[in-house]
Amino acid sequence: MTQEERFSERLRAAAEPDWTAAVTHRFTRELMAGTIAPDIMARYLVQDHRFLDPFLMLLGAAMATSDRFESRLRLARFAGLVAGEENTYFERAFEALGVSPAEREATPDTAATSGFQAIMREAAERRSYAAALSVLTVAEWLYLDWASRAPQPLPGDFVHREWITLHDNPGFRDFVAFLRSELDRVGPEHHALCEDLFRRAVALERAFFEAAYGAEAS
Ligand SMILES: Cc1ncc(CO)c(N)n1
Repeated sequence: MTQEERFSERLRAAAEPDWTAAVTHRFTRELMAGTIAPDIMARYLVQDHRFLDPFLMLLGAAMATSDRFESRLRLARFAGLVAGEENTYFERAFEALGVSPAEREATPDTAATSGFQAIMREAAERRSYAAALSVLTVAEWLYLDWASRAPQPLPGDFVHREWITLHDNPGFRDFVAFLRSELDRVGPEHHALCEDLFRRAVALERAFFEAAYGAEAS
């Protein structure tokens, strides 16, 4: 099988032009250049922290429905990272950006945040490994794709640098490779379900970056 024939690659290609628009979005370019306005970064992170809870739910659903012990172990190890290192990044970043708990609470969800939470719940509630993998693969592969485009040297501010290195490091690359190979293995039998969830998740990733610039009604 060539790279182009892989099921995951066919899903990615079917999700154009949203995929490329997301991975080359102004948000990722300004983040990687270290020039992003602090209020835009803060607005993004307030929303993205709300992504973690349903994301863990979705990882749990993938863990519960996987047909292999080896896969469950990998998903469980990754859940540990998200619940640990990634969650403390948010806490340190909010502190550095001067975002108070009161300000976070007073900020409503954007439509992109609600949409993402809903699709993660939807995929989790199907109790289908293929469904859970479709949304997980978008969330992790799309982030690896933009983060791996970062020019060297990385920005000096940890708020920018760590958001890049969390999504481009050897362990994360391996995890994305694992998700893709699992989706290639179990997805083709559920082609329509996977393609629908994958495309909608990619559109939401794009909308999520747009929302940081206020380009939507929230
Ligand atoms: C919206 C969104 N998608 C993907 C990731 C990567 O897990 C994230 N942190 N936020």
